[in-house]
Amino acid sequence: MTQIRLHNSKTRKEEVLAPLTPGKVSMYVCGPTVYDRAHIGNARPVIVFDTLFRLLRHVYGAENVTYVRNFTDVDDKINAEALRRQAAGVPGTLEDLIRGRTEETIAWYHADMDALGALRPTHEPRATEYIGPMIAMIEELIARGHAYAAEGHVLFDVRSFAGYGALSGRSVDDMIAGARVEVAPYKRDPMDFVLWKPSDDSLPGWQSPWGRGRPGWHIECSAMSRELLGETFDIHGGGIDLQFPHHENEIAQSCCANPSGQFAKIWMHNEMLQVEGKKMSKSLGNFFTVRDLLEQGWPGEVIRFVYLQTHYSKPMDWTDEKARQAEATLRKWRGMIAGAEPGQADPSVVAALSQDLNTAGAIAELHALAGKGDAAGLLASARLLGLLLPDMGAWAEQSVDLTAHAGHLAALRADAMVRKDFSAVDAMKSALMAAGVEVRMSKAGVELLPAAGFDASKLPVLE
Ligand SMILES: Nc1ncnc2c1ncn2[C@@H]1O[C@H](COP(=O)(O)OP(=O)(O)OP(=O)(O)O)[C@@H](O)[C@H]1O
Ligand SMILES: [Zn+2]
Repeated sequence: MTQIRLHNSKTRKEEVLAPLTPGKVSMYVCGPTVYDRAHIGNARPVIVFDTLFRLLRHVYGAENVTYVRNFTDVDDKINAEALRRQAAGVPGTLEDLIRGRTEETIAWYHADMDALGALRPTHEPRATEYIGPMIAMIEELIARGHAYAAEGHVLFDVRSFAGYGALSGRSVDDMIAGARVEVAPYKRDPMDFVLWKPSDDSLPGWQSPWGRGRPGWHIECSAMSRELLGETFDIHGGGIDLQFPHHENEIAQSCCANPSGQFAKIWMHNEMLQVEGKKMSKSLGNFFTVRDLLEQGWPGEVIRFVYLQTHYSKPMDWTDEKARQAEATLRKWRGMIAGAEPGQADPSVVAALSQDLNTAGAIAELHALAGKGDAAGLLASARLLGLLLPDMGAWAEQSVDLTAHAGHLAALRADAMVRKDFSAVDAMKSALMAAGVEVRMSKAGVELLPAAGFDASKLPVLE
């Protein structure tokens, strides 16, 4: 069987994936808090772990891989959004508004991630459906002396877990110095974090041994992963921004509640999608959404290709230039594979992906297969990366023979130079650009390239 090597951010070493249950792999990835459209940074873990999911299914068989990605549908950001809408006069109870907003956001998320060629995970648990297991886990933590109740809250006692900080490689004291920890009268130590908090009547809440309240964010992942994957599972993923405190807290909760389990064996963190050197994030306001890109006319598989060109452990940025090149490559490949049946995924592509998900290396191998004219190999191998999928090629099927238009524009230009009147050239250029054509005019000639949003039906009609 193909050996898969992954960089484990917990041990800081590359390790051979050796599944807990031979022949079966389990993976948990922290999913979105559903209060707004996903921005293109949020799409990065989706594409990275979808590609790993595809590789695992290829190596172990689709039925032997369990991939869980949660929806955080109880969160103060969601409550704030619902309260804002209520204040703006949107009718309905707060509960209706919250439910409506999370349902709507989950539907958007599915549509946007489907458009990027991401498979739906095996399970997509919603936090609100696992409140019982969360309460049970909190009770276990209290019983084992790792948590305490105070003023309607339950807090995790960070000093009770010696392993705290191991994932991010920091000591508790360094963390206190560096982090914005919330000091509160009910905390024994400023680092202690919330497992449960009280809800007043205006907020969603569930009955619990500590009164009506709602869970903290971190306990959600610990409880849902245990319910669906057990006390120990193979891979845990998420963005590097979650490493501290979220993942550190997940480890503390899970290891203390399940002393005989190991929680996640391999931790994988994707680096950030950046804008001018800063993390794209909602709080910084420097974001645009996946839907924005799709509406600008970038096909989902072009977006996916751009992401896969950068290794998941490196920061990346989005540029239109990268997208244009990706589009040209995919258009060429789509032309090449027309009518071909997929053969076998090429061993060189499987090997690249098996080496810590080297997607850039895998793409280089795809270029090599295209160079050799191996359409069947290219098709099967590209599909392993979620590219050239059968239902994602409609954008490339439009006729792109622009020779007649290029010839016409060249003739108009020749005429304009004689007459010293370029208005007809400019009008033609504008019409082409409105159809999504990139116009390049130089002394050497006229070059027309289909670009983002290309729509053959909008091309100007030639007399
Ligand atoms: N700029 C980014 N690049 C890559 N991954 C990101 C980026 N921003 C968030 N993520 C990842 O997206 C996933 C969903 O995160 P979450 O829903 O918590 O985001 P958010 O808090 O709404 O976004 P933000 O961080 O912009 O406030 C997480 O795995 C997180 O690590
Ligand atoms: Zn999580």
